[in-house]
Amino acid sequence: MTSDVAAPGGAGTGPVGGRRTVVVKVGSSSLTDEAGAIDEDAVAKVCAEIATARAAGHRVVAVSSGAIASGLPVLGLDGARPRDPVTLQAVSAVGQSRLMGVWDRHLAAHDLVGGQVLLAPLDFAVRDQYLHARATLGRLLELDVVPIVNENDAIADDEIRFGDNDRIAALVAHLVGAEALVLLTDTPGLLTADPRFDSDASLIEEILEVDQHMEALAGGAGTARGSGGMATKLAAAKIASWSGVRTVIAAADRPGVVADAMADVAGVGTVVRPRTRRLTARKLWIAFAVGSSGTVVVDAGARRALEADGRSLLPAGVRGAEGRFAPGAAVEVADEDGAVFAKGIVALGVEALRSVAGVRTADLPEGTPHEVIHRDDLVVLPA
Ligand SMILES: Nc1ncnc2c1ncn2[C@@H]1O[C@H](COP(=O)(O)OP(=O)(O)O)[C@@H](O)[C@H]1O
Ligand SMILES: N[C@@H](CCC(=O)OP(=O)(O)O)C(=O)O
Repeated sequence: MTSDVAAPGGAGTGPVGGRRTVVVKVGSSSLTDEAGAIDEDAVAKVCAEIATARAAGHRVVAVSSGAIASGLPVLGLDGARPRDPVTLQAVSAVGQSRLMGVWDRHLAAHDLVGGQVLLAPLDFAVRDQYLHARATLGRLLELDVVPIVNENDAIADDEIRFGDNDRIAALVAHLVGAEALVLLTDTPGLLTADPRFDSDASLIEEILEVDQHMEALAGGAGTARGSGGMATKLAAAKIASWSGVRTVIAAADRPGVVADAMADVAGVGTVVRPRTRRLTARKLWIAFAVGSSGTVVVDAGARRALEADGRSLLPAGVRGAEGRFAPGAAVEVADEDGAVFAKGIVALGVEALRSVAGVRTADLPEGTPHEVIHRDDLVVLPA
C-alpha cells in the first residue's frame, strides 16, 4: 500500500513556503450570544490571537460560522429563527457580508487583511474545482491575507451541503498543508460525556486514533445555534489525522488558545494526533471529499487482495453492484456480509460491471478494463 502514503514534508500542498500554517475554525456556539446575534468580543478575541500567530511567523486560515446569525437581526427575524432552509439561505446571503465586515474591522485593528472564501461540497468533490480552490487559498496566504472561509450557504443544495463547518475546516487544512487544525467551541474539548447530560464529564486530553469508542462519546450540537456537535468535530479530526494534520478541539474563550494549540501545550483541549502513514492528496480526496454513487460487492479473496496486498480490484472478485454509477464515479467496496471496507473510483458503469462480475481476466470481452478499480484509485478505510 505504499502508493497510499504521501511523500514526507507535508500533507496536500505541503507547508506553504516552509512556514507553519494553522486553520482556526470558530463555531456558531462561540461566535454568537444567547440571543443568537454575533458576539463582536468573540471575533475580536480570535483576531487578536490570529495576529499573535501571524507575528510569530505562522500563516492562518480562519473558518467562520455566523452568516445566518448575522443576517437574522437585519431582517427582524431574531425573535423566532425561521426553520425552512430557503429562508435560512436567504438570511445567510444578508448576513455573510455583514459577518465579513465584523472580521475585517477586527483584523484591521491588527493591520491584517481578510479575504472571503465560500466553499460548497462540490468544490472538494470535483477535482478541477478542488485544485482551483487550493491554488486560490495558496495565493491568498502568499499575499499575507487571512482567508476567512465559510460554507456557501446561500446557494448550497440542502441535500448535499455540509451544514457544519468542522469538516470544511478539516478539508481546508488538508488543502493548505496545515500543521494544525484548531476547532474552537463552547466546551474545553471532547469530554467523556455530553456535558448537558453529565455534569461530571471530564476532558479527554489526547486521542491517538478516532475509533468507534470515541465516536460513541460524541453527541450532537449543544445549542440550536451550533450544528453537528462533537460528532462532526471528531469526523473532522479523522480527516485531518489521515491528512497528517494534528487537531486541537478547545474552548474559544480560553486565553492564548491558538498559541497554546500551535505549541502543543498539554491540557489546551483535546488533541487528536496525526497518523504517521498519511494518505496522498488523491486518496484523501477519494476517501473523504467525494460522495459515493453505489457499492461494489466483492468476495473474501478480493477483500484480502485489496486490504492486505494493496492490489487492484479485478472483475473475477466482484459478486455484484448496487446503485447507479458511470465510469469515473466513486463507489464503496463491501464484502458479502455488507461490511464496507474501501472506497474507490470505478472504471466501469454499473451495468457493464454486473455483466463481467466473476469473469476471469483471460475471459473478459475485448475492450473491457482489466481493473474494476485500479490500486491508485482505491483507499482501504479505517476499521
Ligand atoms: N462528549 C462531548 N463533549 C463535549 N461536548 C459535547 C459532547 N457531546 C456533545 N457535545 C456538545 O457539543 C457542543 C459543541 O458543538 P456545537 O454546538 O456544534 O458547536 P460549534 O458551534 O462550536 O461547532 C457542546 O456545546 C456540547 O453540548
Ligand atoms: N455556515 C453557517 C453555520 C454552520 C454552523 O453552525 O456550523 P458550526 O459552527 O460548525 O456549528 C453560517 O455561517 O451561518
